[in-house]
Amino acid sequence: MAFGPRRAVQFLSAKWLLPAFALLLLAVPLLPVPEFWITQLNYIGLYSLVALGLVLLTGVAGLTSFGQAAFVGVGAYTSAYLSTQLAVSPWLALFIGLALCVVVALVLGALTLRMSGHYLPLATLAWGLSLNYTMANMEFLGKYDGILGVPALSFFGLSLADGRGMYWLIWSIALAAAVGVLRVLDSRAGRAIRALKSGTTMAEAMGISTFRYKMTVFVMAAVLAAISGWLFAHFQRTVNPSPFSLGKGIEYLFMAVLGGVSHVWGGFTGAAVVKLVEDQLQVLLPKLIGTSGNFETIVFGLVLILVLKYAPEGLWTFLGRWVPAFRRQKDWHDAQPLPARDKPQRGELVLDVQKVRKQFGGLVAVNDVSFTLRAGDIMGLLGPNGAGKSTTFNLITGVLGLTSGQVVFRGQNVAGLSSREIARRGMSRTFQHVKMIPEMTVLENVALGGYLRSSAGVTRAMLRLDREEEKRLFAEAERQLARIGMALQMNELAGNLALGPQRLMEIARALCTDPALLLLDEPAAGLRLKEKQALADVLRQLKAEGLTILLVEHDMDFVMGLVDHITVMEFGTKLMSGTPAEVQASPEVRAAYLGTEH
Ligand SMILES: Nc1ncnc2c1ncn2[C@@H]1O[C@H](COP(=O)(O)OP(=O)(O)OP(=O)(O)O)[C@@H](O)[C@H]1O
Repeated sequence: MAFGPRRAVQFLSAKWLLPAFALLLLAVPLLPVPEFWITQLNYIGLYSLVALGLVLLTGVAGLTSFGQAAFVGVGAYTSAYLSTQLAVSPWLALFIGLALCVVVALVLGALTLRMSGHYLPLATLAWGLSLNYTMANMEFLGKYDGILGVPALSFFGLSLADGRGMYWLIWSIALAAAVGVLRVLDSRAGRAIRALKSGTTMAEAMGISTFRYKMTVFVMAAVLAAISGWLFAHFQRTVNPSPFSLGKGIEYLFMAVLGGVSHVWGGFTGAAVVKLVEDQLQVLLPKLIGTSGNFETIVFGLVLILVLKYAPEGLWTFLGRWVPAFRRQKDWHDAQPLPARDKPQRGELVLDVQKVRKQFGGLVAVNDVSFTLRAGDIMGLLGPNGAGKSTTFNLITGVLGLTSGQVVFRGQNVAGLSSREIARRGMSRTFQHVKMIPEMTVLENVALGGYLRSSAGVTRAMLRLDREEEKRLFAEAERQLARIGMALQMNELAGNLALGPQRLMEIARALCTDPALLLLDEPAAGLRLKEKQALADVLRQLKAEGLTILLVEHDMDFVMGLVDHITVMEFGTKLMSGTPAEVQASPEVRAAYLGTEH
């Protein structure tokens, strides 16, 4: 292959590409680049910071916000007001602006982040509008005229009054922010954040407080926007409400989506494309049409439709092909094991389900069902479709609240506790419909199970003080994958696996929590015969290692050769409990299953 530009990029390993890119970018003002282009690049840097926040919030965590421009305004107005009216140093004003922005984000987040579906984006429209309206109507903020004469920044006596000075500051901050976000995404906290997009059930079952992480990304995105606002105020030297309007908030989201909302560099790409094309269109379109107006908005609307249709991952899809794929180095050979919990002794009562009941309105889905499970045993919860097995399972694991009854786990009543609290006590589960993060590797998905056995947060990740713990997590994830015979697939993307291996991966993730009780919800559903056999072998081996397992299944054949005890349910009630042989011999069970006469 010829040594073309693509080859040159591939030649730089992933490790060196970013420093090389950063150096190149920071060297631009040293070149004879016209001031116009420096200004353009400054705006791209400012917009990239906001778009980066949206990548984290919308692309990674799945929380759509139209209101980011308002946070840009909070950062801009705070510094503009404090530095012009109260002669506060712009650097001190930056921290005051950020503190204010964090408080506003915490209040708005507390009010809106529990909303689901389209309510959250609607709420962001509402607060985006009201914050902008507040800025535009405050006498002391200059109403619609805004604040003039905002001082230029200086850095250790060096004036940043010109475009080139601001360029270095803006791009140093933008690149540092990108590195920070990349580091967070490749960490324990990042995996928790990435889990938010596919709903809260799986993440909570791994012990992750999904609300806390929603709040974390919301505050991070708001802070990035506020930093952009602070830079904007001291770059433009004036602020007024229009750049912080709802329209601009929508434009920021547009940039992120156009560039690639799931990729850090997608945010930068979108900011660059929108800024550059917008300027060209503002000159070109009035000439073509013969009248002036915001026609570029129409063009952008059409472009967005085309991009969403042909490259739903955004323009980064095309650029990203040039960048060498990230490959995790296996550097955890000498990692210390993660902390382990005390396990129940064989034969000890692990689970005592006492008369659990669940009513959905008039329907009694689970009707006073009781059973027990001892350490080292496998129990199968069996029954035809609609018998109430999954509901019972969800009552035990805290996904659903009980109408009445008790669930005693290792001597403690866990009824009424959240699934996160129950996970902390040592119950771990898989799901009837596999819940995973398809764009993460198998190893990373399994490492999510080690969440409660580790502690590093966002700050430690940004400063890379979490690397030892990451090694311990990956060592444990690999160990659990090896335990179920999947170590060779650890670097594959989870979404590329067939259903059988995906179900096994979920078991490895549950094992990574170091459970005292493993609960499997229809693990054989949808599997082919060979995959079922492989799964049965894994479960037998886990039992031989002393693990206690509760299994929900409606596949009789799969369960019979595997379990020690069976509880059969029908129409929400317990039909019988017994050994596989007793259950097989029962005419009631056969009737329930095969529809034969009693
Ligand atoms: N959230 C809910 N709201 C109302 N009814 C529900 C809800 N969840 C389950 N049900 C009803 O409760 C009954 C038991 O359902 P459940 O899913 O527990 O059965 P199952 O034995 O697990 O069946 P399957 O093997 O098909 O999953 C069904 O009649 C179902 O329609």
